[in-house]
Amino acid sequence: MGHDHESEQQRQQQQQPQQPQPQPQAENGQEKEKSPKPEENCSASDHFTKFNPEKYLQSFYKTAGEDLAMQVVLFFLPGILYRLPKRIETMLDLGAGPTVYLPIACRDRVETIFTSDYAPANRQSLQQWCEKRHSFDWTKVCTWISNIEASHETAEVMQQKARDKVRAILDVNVHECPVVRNVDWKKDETVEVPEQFDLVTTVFCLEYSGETLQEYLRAVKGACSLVKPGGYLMQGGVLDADSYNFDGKRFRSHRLEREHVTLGLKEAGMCTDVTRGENDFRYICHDDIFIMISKKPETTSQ
Ligand SMILES: C[S@@+](CC[C@H](N)C(=O)[O-])C[C@H]1O[C@@H](n2cnc3c(N)ncnc32)[C@H](O)[C@@H]1O
Repeated sequence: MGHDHESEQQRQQQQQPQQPQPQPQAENGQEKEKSPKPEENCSASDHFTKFNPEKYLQSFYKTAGEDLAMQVVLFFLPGILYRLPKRIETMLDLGAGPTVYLPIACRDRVETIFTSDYAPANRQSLQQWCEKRHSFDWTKVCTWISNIEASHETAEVMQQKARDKVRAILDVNVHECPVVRNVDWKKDETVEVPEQFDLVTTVFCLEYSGETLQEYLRAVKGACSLVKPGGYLMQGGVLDADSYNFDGKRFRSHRLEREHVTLGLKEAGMCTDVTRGENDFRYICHDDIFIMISKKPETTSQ
């Protein structure tokens, strides 16, 4: 599994030197293949230059069942979105990577969609999808979403509905203020990018954007600064994991605990109290994968 929960101890055990294996020999007796390269250890900020969008999509989104974390998020997503208002004006997918499953899942509820990432390669990949020049096939993920929604739309229709609503691709860094650094791509010149959004979605991003609790809390603050008063944050993530790996690279992350999620939201002035209103705060967790919505109060100092 990619967004894995491997503990430090388990990983160290796996990284113990192995017995030398005989190398495959070519007919002329020369060494044919070198032994596999050791995994590259990457920092959270290495996402900027070392993240390969194609490899990421192939590793986690080729089939919707490729990765447990992904499965859990896709499974609970329609249910948690159902708790949001029926019509949402503006949405931002924050730290989308090269993925478009959130715009697709929100296509019927949201009027205008903005998407974003920190890594230039991911923003390029998003642009290719917006311009229908992408090579990755989202059919399996769309089918998974439509099955859970019990809708009969084809993958093509689902994607086109979402694509028609995407207005711009933003260059973001959740550790900077303001978080939005630039607008990379706009549907047309008339598009205006709001400073805050009615819904900010962010999945597998905030805990992966840094390696310490302090950085996680700053990232949550950054994400919540983009939510309008009265708007919502929809966050998904992984608890108790200190890294994830694909493409021969292991990206370090903050080992998130349930309490950190609440602390981050509280510090950012968001609702964390289930008793306040039916849909002001909802948290679903399965196998350490969580998905939640939290409302920003109408009057807030943030
Ligand atoms: C594991 S990927 C998740 C991508 C996608 N949201 C998904 O659900 O598959 C982590 C993403 O966080 C982004 N990221 C890392 N540091 C960031 C930062 N400082 N600000 C915003 N995004 C960041 C990376 O570029 C990468 O696309």
